[in-house]
Amino acid sequence: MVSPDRAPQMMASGIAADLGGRRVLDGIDLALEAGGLTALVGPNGAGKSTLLAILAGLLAPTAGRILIDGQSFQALGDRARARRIGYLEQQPACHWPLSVVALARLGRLPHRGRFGSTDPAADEAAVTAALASTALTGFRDRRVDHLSGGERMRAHLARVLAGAPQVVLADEPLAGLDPAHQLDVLGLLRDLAAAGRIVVVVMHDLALAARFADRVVLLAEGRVLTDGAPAQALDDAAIGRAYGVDVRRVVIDGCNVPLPWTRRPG
Ligand SMILES: Nc1ncnc2c1ncn2[C@@H]1O[C@H](COP(=O)(O)OP(=O)(O)OP(=O)(O)O)[C@@H](O)[C@H]1O
Repeated sequence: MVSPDRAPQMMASGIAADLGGRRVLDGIDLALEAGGLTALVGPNGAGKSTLLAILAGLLAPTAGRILIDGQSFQALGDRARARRIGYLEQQPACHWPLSVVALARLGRLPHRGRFGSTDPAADEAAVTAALASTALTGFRDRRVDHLSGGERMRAHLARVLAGAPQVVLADEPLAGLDPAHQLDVLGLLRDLAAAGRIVVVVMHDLALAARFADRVVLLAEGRVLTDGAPAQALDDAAIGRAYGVDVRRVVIDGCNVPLPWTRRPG
């Protein structure tokens, strides 16, 4: 796995977002460091996707600012931002009958010069590596719109990885994946983080968050409720308050895994 030239840093401070006349995020402060996988969890409607889109520079916050390596998105410019930040949207769609390899090649667009590719061999090597790491080498020439939901998700992840971004922001990349591919994708994202990238993954499965994440940010009603190592951020009180459920716990290989067990009354 190729490491970025130097470890990126992202700082979000005082982030607020109003959508549809309602405040859906408020007072979000996050310092994101390379080297560990961050799981962004929280109930439906908590604001996870909104926050991820803001971190990606695709949605302007109502208040607050984001700095990447000390630079604002405006100072960085769209192309440099797209090279640095790979964003996998929730339920990604592909509206053209593209092949898997053609979709993955789109991930190289931010690296192109004004007159096309500046290094076609490097582009193809990055695309080939991205297809291999998402277990899609054998699917290269298949049409994306003919893939299963899980295969399609991996194809979009390959597009993101082909861009070799320093920051990977993935919104529910496990949706529709079978257990084996969930483990593969989380293992891959964790390796990317360990190789010196910032990796933030929106996910709903608290057991997988506890198992794979180095840090968990729990959002509830547009605010950060807890932020820390999985065992602290996902303690019984926090899970109860955020989701209204009680958990049971099992410890497996030293990992304390919360299992949502009963819904709290009311
Ligand atoms: N374009 C929009 N206009 C109005 N309200 C919006 C818009 N986008 C999101 N919202 C609202 O903002 C809140 C946060 O939405 P968001 O998609 O960020 O939540 P989420 O935590 O990702 O939820 P989920 O787990 O269901 O995907 C929700 O109440 C949602 O209805």
